[in-house]
Amino acid sequence: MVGRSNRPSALSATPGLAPQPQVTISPDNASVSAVLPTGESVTVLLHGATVTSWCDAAGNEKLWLSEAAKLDGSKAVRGGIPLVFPVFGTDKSHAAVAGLPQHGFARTSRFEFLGKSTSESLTPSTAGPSSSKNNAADLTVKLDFGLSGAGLDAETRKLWPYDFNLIYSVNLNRESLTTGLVVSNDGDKPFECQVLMHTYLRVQDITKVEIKGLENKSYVDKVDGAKTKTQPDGPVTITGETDRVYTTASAPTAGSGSSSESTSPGAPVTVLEAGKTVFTVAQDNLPNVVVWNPWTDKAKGMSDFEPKDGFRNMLCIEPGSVGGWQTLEPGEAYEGAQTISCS
Ligand SMILES: O=P(O)(O)OC[C@H]1O[C@@H](O)[C@H](O)[C@@H](O)[C@@H]1O
Repeated sequence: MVGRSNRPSALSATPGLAPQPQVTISPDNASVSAVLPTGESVTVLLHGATVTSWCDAAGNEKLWLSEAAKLDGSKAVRGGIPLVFPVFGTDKSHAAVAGLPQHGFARTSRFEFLGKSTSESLTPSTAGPSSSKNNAADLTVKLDFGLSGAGLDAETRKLWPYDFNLIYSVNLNRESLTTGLVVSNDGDKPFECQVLMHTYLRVQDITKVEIKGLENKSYVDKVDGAKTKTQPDGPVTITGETDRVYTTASAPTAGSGSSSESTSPGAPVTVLEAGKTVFTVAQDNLPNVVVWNPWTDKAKGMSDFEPKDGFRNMLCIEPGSVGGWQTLEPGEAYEGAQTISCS
C-alpha cells in the first residue's frame, strides 16, 4: 500500500450531537420513561399520569411505591406521585363534587402522552464544567400529559360535566424533579376545583425524620377532629398517624396562572433525616402542604399498602391548593407546580 502524505485526517474532532435524554414508551403502552445521559430517570404511568419512579444517577429510588400498588389501572396507585383533582378527599357538602370519589378522578383516569421536549437546565449544574461533556450534565427532559372533559369515561363525565383541560408536566433534570399542572376552563360555565400532588417520598427511617419550613404555620389536624392548630416553632416529627393540611402561603387569586397573579411562594419544606437534608420541596402557586403518614393501624387497613411496616420508609409531602376552591371562569386557567430536590 502506498502511503499518502496528504491524505485527509480522520474526522475524530467532528462535533457530534450531545447525548440526548432517552424517552421510551413501554411495549404495553402503559407508561413513559425518560433517562438523562447522566443516568437520572423518571417513569410515569399513563393511568393517572402517576409518577411511579424517580431515580438519581446512581439508580437510588427517591419515591416510595407500595409493593402491592395496582399499576393496571384498576385503582389509584399507592405510592409515587398520584395527582389529586378536582377534589381533595371528599366533600359531600359541595354539590359539584359530592358524587366524586376520594381525591377526585384524575388519579384513576388514563392520560394521553402529549410528547417530550428537551432543553438545557436553567439551574447551574453542580457537576462542574469538566464533567459536563457535550453539556450532557445540563440537559433536562419534560414529559407532557393531558386529560380533558371529553376524555373522561361517560360515568365520570356525568358526575363532573365540565369542559376542562388539564396539562400535567413532569420535568426531570440532574438536580430535581418538577411536576406542574395547568388546568383551564374551556367551557362556558365556571367550575371550582382543588389540586394536589400526593408525593410519597422514600425515607430510610421515619423516626429519624424532621420536617422544617412549617414552623408557625396553621394547619388542620385531620387526626384530631379537624381542629385548626398552629405548628410550634420547631420541626415536625412523625411519631404516630399524621394527617395535616398546612397553609404555607396565601390562597391564589381566582384564575391565577401568570407569575404576576401567583401567590408569593411559601418557604420550601425541607425533609431531614438524621440531621441531613434529604429532600427540599418548593411550591409554586400551591398554598397548602399536606403531611401524611398512616403509621401502623391505617397501613394495616389498606389492602394495597405493602409491606405493612412500609410506613417507616415513606413520608407524604403533598403540595396543593386544597384549603378552599379555585374558581375558574370560562377561559381562565390555574397553574401550580412543585420542585423536589435531594439536597
Ligand atoms: O387512601 P387515599 O385515598 O390514597 O388517601 C390517602 C391519604 O391522603 C392524604 O392526602 C389525606 O390527607 C389522607 O386523609 C388520606 O388518608
